[in-house]
Amino acid sequence: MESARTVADYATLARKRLDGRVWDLLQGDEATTATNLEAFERLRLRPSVLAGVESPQTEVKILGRTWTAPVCLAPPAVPDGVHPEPEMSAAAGAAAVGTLPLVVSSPAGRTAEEIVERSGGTPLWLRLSLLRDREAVRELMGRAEDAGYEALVLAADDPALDWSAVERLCSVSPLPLLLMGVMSPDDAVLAAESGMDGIIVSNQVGRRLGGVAAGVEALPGIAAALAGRTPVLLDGGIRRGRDVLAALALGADAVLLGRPVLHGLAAEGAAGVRGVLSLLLDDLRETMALAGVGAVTEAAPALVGAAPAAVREITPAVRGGGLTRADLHASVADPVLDTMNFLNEITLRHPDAISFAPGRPYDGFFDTEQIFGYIRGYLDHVAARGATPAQVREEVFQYGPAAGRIRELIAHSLWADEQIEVAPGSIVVTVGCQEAMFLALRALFTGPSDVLMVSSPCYVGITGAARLLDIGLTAVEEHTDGLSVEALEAAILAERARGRRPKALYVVPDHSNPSGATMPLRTRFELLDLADRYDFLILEDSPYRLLGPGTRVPTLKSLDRAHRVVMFGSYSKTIFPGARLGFAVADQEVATPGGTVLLADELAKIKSMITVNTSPLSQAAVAGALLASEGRISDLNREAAAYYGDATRHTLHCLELTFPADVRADLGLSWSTPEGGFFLTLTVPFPADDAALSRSAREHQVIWTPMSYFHPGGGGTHMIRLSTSYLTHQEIETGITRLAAFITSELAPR
Ligand SMILES: Cc1cc2nc3c(=O)[nH]c(=O)nc-3n(C[C@H](O)[C@H](O)[C@H](O)COP(=O)(O)O)c2cc1C
Repeated sequence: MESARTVADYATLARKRLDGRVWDLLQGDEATTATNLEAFERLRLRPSVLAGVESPQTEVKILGRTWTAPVCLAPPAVPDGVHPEPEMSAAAGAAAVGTLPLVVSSPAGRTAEEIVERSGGTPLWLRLSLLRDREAVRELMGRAEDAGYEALVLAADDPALDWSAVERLCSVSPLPLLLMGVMSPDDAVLAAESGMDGIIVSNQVGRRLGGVAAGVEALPGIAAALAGRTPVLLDGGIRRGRDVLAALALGADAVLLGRPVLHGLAAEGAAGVRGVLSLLLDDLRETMALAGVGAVTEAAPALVGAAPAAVREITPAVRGGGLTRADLHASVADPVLDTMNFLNEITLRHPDAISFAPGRPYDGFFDTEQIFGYIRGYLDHVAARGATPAQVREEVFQYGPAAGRIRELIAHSLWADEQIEVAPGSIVVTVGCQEAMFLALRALFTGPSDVLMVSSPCYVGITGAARLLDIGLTAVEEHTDGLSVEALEAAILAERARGRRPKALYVVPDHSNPSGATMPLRTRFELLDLADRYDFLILEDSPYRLLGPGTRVPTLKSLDRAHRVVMFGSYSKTIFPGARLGFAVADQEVATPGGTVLLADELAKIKSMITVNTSPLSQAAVAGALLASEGRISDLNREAAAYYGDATRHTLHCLELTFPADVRADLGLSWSTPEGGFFLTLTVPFPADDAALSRSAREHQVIWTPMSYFHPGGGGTHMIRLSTSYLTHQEIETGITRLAAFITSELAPR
């Protein structure tokens, strides 16, 4: 038998031994693992010299129990074909090395009691899911205690449940409870406040979000926020002694080991697990001795240095400051801010792939000369209204009012296109619709009890903006025809019962991104009525509205008699995205000590401290386009809307030809048939996660967006979003052929 000299050698042995498909299952989600490994790779130790450390101490005491080393075996659900009795063999392997706990996952075919009987004295913890059935969980807890488990690990993998459920469990748990899957300092503090006895920092639990941070990146902030209140364990990416030591230095009390244990099991059963653990502990001791760390409890943050990537990329003139992620606002480590990066990376890595990912307008209708024509048209209009040459010049060369220069034209266009009657003074011109969202959220949300309701799936721009501002979200599931008012009402009542105040609802009523759904007229009336009854504002965002065919359902704003709707507008899809021009309509009255003002006035004040004013040059270009179409953007977009409709129909046609009804029924495949907009969604019979996307790009040269990115409360795991807007027929045909090959290969046994 080949012998392993490092932990990594066991991976090689396991790979040789296992069937390819089992190996793939065992490796699990490649993207998050790569993130963890890369994060450790970037860390550098700064050893102390001449520290006189001969035999470093690895013992730690956690939850009252002394462990031989700060290492615990993680609870992977072991794929069939790896080992017939994985828990027993892992426990035996661990026992041969010392006292190292094993977290037992809910195994198939073995009871929790059987595992204890045959665990050889290894301390066992039991992993639970946050099930809705409270009685079942309580019963399992009782059985775990009776059987001799020493602690329970609750995996934060059921996004539908909340902190009140956690609190209830803590109050009834007979054993110490640890929450696994924590990735933010706020959640760690909430967990401790809910009564958790320990935290496991991990990006490995539950659904895989694209661009998720590494556990070790989240660790320092979490450890600082908890300040020793509960033990903190780190999970994910531990492969070497120096990884363990770095994790301890950054605030962990111990680490969990997942895949290496599986590799040991697959390679040599219990002996393999023993081998993996002994090699890791030897390596830890050697690293400690070389780094001058006498005991694991002495590992301090100063031991870990800066990331080499940063050192390589940043010139000496700007290096320094010693910042870590923990010094920055927690949102920068939030996966939602990274979703676009992951897609961009994939796109750059596979330049020949056909991408159904970006929501880009079709380039074919743009003409460089248009820009000059638009600006000229606007300046002529200003001159025709009596401006002197100096005033005309000022229109584009100088700063302008915070609320914008072209509000009258926008107000006119809203009337011409949508019969929305608003005064120019209730409009704020913004840098894209994104700034309008940010201004409204900043103005309306005053404290931690205010919550923003969003539909799920939901556009990531709003969830990202809410995250930047520390605004809590409540996600309400969408149905085929959009948001359900009943579900929304239930969510409002639930939030109120928790002492929180639903302050506003963000909604994309027409050809929604990403679902493509359009809200029927009746629902719009019901929604306005609900907003009145429960006293919340509706944030209406409709960037795709004028790109749909046929008659349009009236906007919420045009039906808004009680000033419940703040409307966001965007010219990105209808005029051109390079202008970065959007606006907010906020005609709500705000009582102030000096008299009544409009919400728009307050938004403009906030804007003056963010972007000062929207580029006058961009405003001039968009104004020129509005003037050229006499305010009717729908006219301006007639050709584009037809093009997008045609692209959607062609995509549906290609899907239909490739997967006729009987074939797709057999496969468990289905898709939406949107009436307009840029997007359609496909439901597939396999997890459409980052790993699947990587395979699709690498092996089939086709890119799409995992729908899970758009589900703030979890979900969409088996759905993909296809954007068809900017592709030619030929590209759509090739793209769908490639997509079909990808789907077929995902379904084929490996
Ligand atoms: C094949 C496989 C299945 C897993 N299944 C689960 C699971 O069902 N529940 C869970 O909490 N963690 C699961 N995990 C995650 C592990 O518990 C652990 O968090 C992860 O393996 C640690 O990262 P590492 O492998 O880089 O050490 C699984 C991991 C793998 C590799």
